Amino acid sequence: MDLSVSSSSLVPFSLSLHSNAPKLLRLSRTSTTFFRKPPSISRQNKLAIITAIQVSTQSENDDFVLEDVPHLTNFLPDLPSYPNPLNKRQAYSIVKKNFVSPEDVVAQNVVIQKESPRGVHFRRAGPREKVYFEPEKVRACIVTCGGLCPGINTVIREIVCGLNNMYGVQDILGIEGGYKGFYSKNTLMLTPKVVNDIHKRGGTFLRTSRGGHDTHKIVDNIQDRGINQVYIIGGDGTQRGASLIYEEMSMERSHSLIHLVLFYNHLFMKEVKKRGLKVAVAGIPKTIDNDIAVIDKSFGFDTAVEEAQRAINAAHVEVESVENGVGIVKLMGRYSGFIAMYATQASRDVDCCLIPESPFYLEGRGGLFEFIEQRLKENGHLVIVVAEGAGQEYVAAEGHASDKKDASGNKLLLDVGPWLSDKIKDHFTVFRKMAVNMKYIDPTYMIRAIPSNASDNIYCTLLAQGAVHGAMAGYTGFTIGPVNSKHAYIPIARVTERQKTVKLSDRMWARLLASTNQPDFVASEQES
Ligand SMILES: Nc1ncnc2c1ncn2[C@@H]1O[C@H](COP(=O)(O)OP(=O)(O)O)[C@@H](O)[C@H]1O
Ligand SMILES: O=P(O)(O)OC[C@H]1O[C@](O)(COP(=O)(O)O)[C@@H](O)[C@@H]1O
Ligand SMILES: [Mg+2]
Repeated sequence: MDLSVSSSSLVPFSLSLHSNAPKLLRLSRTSTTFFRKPPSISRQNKLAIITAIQVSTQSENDDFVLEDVPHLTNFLPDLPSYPNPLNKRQAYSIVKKNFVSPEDVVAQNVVIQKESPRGVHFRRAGPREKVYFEPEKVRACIVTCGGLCPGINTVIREIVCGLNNMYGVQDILGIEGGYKGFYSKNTLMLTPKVVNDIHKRGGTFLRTSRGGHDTHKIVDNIQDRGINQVYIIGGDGTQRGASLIYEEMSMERSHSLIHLVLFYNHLFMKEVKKRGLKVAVAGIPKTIDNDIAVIDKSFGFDTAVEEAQRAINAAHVEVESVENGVGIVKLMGRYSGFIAMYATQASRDVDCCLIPESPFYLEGRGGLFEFIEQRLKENGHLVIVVAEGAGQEYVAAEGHASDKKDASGNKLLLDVGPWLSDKIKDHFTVFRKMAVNMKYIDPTYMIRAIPSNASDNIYCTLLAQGAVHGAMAGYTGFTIGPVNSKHAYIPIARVTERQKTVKLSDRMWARLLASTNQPDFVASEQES
């Protein structure tokens, strides 16, 4: 590909500086060098070149991809910018490199082979030289949605303190009770003083809810209240909602919808224009299940794994002290068994870990019953950790099936814990004539209702500050999160397109199998 185009020939593209978002920029290895090198070309033209390359080379075998996030100037090209007030902050004045370069990107794959493509990259998070908001004109709001998770209060606190202390923003509203809170008249005024101590408490200071997302009503409300920065803390469902809010705010041509309207039996085509508002929408991913794609790990996860140790330890102490003790600890994890897997690995007292991703079976050769009997013979006791989403098909098959959903549309799970305890008890007493001492512990809500630990607190601070920097810099429709330990701005749609699950072919699951020595139910089933 020839990249020796003169910068002047690219001027017509310069208006599309931030256009076509979320955009996919594909650059070949030569173009990457070009991307970094010529200092004589202005930033605007450099980005114009990138846009030009995007237009001309998407179908080629390119190897550098920037999955960029939208910017307010995509649909408001004349938006003025201002020098970042952090320049004047004492704390930042001693930082060697105050601002993140617009060319800094974070690689999604850090382990690559010499000849392999460079792959997908995201924009690095952090403060930018120019901001698109004057602090005294910012009216921000924060909302928390979905289930609880340790650290939500720390994120709220650090958004408020970050906006206030770093940028001098004074007008920050707390929307209470999740998305529904947008329809209510009342909001909370959030100041550093109001949120000073909240990180020491579990839960969410702003309260939360499931269901009730109405994009139009929410955006109407944001518009009516004169809010221009929206910080949305929540899981995959919340981020989907955030994406719809962003789309309604923006005015991308690709987002204009043609609606078919049936009116007195005539079909009309109606183009629905989006609003083109100067409102930055920032998502902060929250989930105890750690099932959000792209990011390394969600906040509060480490705290939850640590808290799960207490339950596992209790189960172990109990079963160790009795004859034929069988401990079962049920942990959260709807579709992803990360908490169960990490809690098992951390504990070393767990004999078997059951997760939704790895089907298991009870009877026959290589089954769970055989394994339990063997461990009882060897050690006199055992501990099983079961993720709530595991074995759902078995519980359902026994006539407990239900299609019930929560208010957000998430399938309500059947309770695998008591089902598994009963099955084990029945099998050993009735069929094996062997009394087992069953100790069943369900700490599911306990592990997510606690305050975050020290490392999660730091993580929450980085997320909150990164979100504030991104919104102040005019980015919108993004989710912030660590990618290979570097915080990045990720297009919201990218984190909601699929749920992250435990990959059975990854080394982490193999490590677990190697440490518990539990049956690999798949292999055993095939052998028998
Ligand atoms: N596909 C979706 N589109 C719009 N809003 C959604 C969607 N899925 C969930 N939401 C909203 O996001 C909020 C939280 O979703 P939920 O699935 O309960 O939790 P989480 O965000 O933790 O996954 C709810 O208010 C729900 O209505
Ligand atoms: O009982 P609740 O509050 O609806 O939540 C239960 C569910 O919430 C979770 O903790 C996480 O769900 P979200 O991340 O979607 O909020 C699941 O592990 C669990 O199944
Ligand atoms: Mg969810």
